[in-house]
Amino acid sequence: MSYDKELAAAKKAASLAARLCQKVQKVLLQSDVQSKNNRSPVTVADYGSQALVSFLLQQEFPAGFSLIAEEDSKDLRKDGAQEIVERITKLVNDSLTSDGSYSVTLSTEDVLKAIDSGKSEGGSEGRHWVLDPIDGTKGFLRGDQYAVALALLDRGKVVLGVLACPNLPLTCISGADRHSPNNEVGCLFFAEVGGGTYMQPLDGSSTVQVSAVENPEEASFFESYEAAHSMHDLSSLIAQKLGVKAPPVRMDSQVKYGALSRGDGAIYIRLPRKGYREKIWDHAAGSIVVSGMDQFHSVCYFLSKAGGVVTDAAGNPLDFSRGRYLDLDTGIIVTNQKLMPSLFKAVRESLEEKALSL
Ligand SMILES: Nc1ncnc2c1ncn2[C@@H]1O[C@H](COP(=O)(O)O)[C@@H](OP(=O)(O)O)[C@H]1O
Ligand SMILES: [Mg+2]
Ligand SMILES: [Mg+2]
Ligand SMILES: [Mg+2]
Repeated sequence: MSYDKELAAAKKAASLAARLCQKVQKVLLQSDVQSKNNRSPVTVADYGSQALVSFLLQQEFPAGFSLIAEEDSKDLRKDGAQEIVERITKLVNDSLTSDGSYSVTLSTEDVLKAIDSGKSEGGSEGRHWVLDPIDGTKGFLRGDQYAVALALLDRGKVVLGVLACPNLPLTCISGADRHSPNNEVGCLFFAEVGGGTYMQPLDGSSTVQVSAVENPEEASFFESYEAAHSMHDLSSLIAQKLGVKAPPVRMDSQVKYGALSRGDGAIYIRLPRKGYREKIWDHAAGSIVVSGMDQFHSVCYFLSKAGGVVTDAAGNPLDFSRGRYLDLDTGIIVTNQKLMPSLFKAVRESLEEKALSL
């Protein structure tokens, strides 16, 4: 089955949302940032991006529309939030009209409703869109990496994914290429089941050159920038066992999956502390971008790679069919098929050693 129409809509929605985020990141106001009840940050750009993508997808695919997304409007409906809701509404309307193809004006209530469409519970039946309106909000606030991450589930499987990464350089960020004179940024990764992974410039203007990492064993590990999101000491033990010498590249969000899919690095390890439950929107788009990497395409280069693999720390594929959470064993490991056996062994050994030392 082809999902071309859905992919085209997803690319358009994620690109427009990324533009909205870029605009906010340039002139971030203190009042733009709020704290959720789990104490994590959320900004007008997270809300704006979610409203925009939700509205656009619903326009295109009204029948049986279902969206699983990170944010909701609860805090925005509280007393004193009117001003921030108006700011979000203006951002959404400006983004819609800037594109030229939409002449609608949303009310504040329309925007709140669009945000709340993201409450679906998902599951193994039917189709569900999965959205992280800004993945890596902390990176976004630091002026670093973040992504708008959008995927489609069909009967519990990820069938397409789009990662809009406004701050990722178009050229490879690993090894000798890291100081490339070309500092253009903004990448759009997309993948459809069975169709390979593609990357194009987010603004659609220039051409891209992708460089292949020759020795994946020497390529860096990717890790979360935020130390609390993964056990970095365990990752360094794993790296040691594999003989990896390069220091880890710490980066926020699913940009790590995108960068890995084009060969900027070969390994991404995410081992959160016990008790943390991963959400599907933090991995759905990234996982299909990586699994499609056996056929990686950019606008001017074609690279054939060892296929990408994403599993939990027990070696099981990620199961997106169980609702809003991923129930997995210990953590997530991402690499290519060639490296997977040795990486898996190093992960198991390191986890056992860690358990013994506790
Ligand atoms: N203690 C924790 N352990 C693991 N992941 C966490 C975490 N706290 C937050 N996160 C998730 O980590 C995501 C960012 O990923 P990364 O660690 O790769 O940068 C956050 O996404 P949001 O920024 O969308 O909230 C959030 O969902
Ligand atoms: Mg968040
Ligand atoms: Mg996220
Ligand atoms: Mg988010």
